[in-house]
Amino acid sequence: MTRPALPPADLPAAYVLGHVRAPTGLIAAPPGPADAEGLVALDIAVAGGHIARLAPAGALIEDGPRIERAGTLALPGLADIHTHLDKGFIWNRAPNRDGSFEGAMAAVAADKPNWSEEDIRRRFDFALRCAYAHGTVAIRTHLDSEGERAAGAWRVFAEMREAWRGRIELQAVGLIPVDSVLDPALFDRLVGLVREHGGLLGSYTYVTPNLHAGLELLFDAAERHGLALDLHVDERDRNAHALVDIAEIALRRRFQGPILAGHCCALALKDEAEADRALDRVAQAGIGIVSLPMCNLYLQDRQPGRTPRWRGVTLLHEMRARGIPVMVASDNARDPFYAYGDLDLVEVYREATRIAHLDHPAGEGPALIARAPAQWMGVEAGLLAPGRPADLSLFPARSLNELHARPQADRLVLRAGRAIEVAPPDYGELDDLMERPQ
Ligand SMILES: Nc1ccnc(=O)[nH]1
Repeated sequence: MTRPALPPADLPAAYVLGHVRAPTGLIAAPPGPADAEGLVALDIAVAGGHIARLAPAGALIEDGPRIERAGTLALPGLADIHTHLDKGFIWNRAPNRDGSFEGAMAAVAADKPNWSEEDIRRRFDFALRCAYAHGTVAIRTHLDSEGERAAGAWRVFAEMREAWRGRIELQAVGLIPVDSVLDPALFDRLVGLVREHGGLLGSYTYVTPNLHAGLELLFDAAERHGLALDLHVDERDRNAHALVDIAEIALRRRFQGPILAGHCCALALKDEAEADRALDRVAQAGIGIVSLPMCNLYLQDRQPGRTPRWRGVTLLHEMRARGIPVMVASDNARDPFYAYGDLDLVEVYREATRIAHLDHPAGEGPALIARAPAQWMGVEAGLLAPGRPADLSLFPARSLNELHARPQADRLVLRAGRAIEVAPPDYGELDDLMERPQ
């Protein structure tokens, strides 16, 4: 059997990708039936950088030269809804001493004096180039917004949002620990930065006597200024229950804005009845959930000489069953919170599939990195539809099984119908930044 050929990189201005397959849930009006995995065989006509038509495989014989027998899986532009681009790629100068959460906090705190705007800018741009090469078209990043350097990080973000417009749509969330929300100086600065830059309001929530007061203040500010919330929730403490508290507050206040909750790992340890009750309230409150399985797998339950038992997942199946919008995202990359990663959503999706058993059935999986986060971000991505930019990743895989089986380092990424460079940037580019003393 011949390997499915990828289309040539030098594509004409108008052409048809013939006989590709795409997940039915990522096609605006699927032109045919889905196979057992949920994939639809189709032709995609591209013209003027946009998707011109979608039709059953073999049907588009007059829409331009056919790139035939592509035989490949096609995914739309991908959206990474939870990252930390201000922090990324500091591993070589700020490794996590033991891989623990505490080790991550200590290493980041010790590294912060290095976070000049130039330092953040270069690492941020490096991360964006990684993501771009891997087929990502939209990213939401959290920005540590407590210390002296916070305003600089937001300035870099604003600059990058402009510089990358048209390639990667950028959003930012201001992040401070929930205890700091009670400090008017710190909280006012956070809200000021978020408002100044059109960002979202965030916080790192954890078990603290100040949790309720902090959440109420966050909702107050979100209501007053019309801000969306994007919170770190129940990531590290087994006894944490901020998720249900957030749902209760949102329901009591009839909060109208979107609330995205990241992590939600503690749910995995609750008994069924408590988890069910919490998820019912989350569904009622309309909260979306983003799981960060690679980072949480790395950090969670780490103790020297002991094999981890708690493995970084949240209850994605149970959430889906209730209609709760679920997504997966990169989180950290090559920093003390996660030593690895390359802002590659296909890797995140592949790992999430294995970690959380998202493969039986497999067909809904790709939405986790495409349609669901794109909808939540309000960006035009994650969906194959006529009129949308021809932003596609094409894989030498004829099925989701074949996609999952190999690393997919040899994908072809099309932006506005043209092939882009898929090699991520060279690590050596950042070497001079890594020489700085801590
Ligand atoms: N998982 C994480 C928690 C808090 N901050 C981060 O950068 N990452």
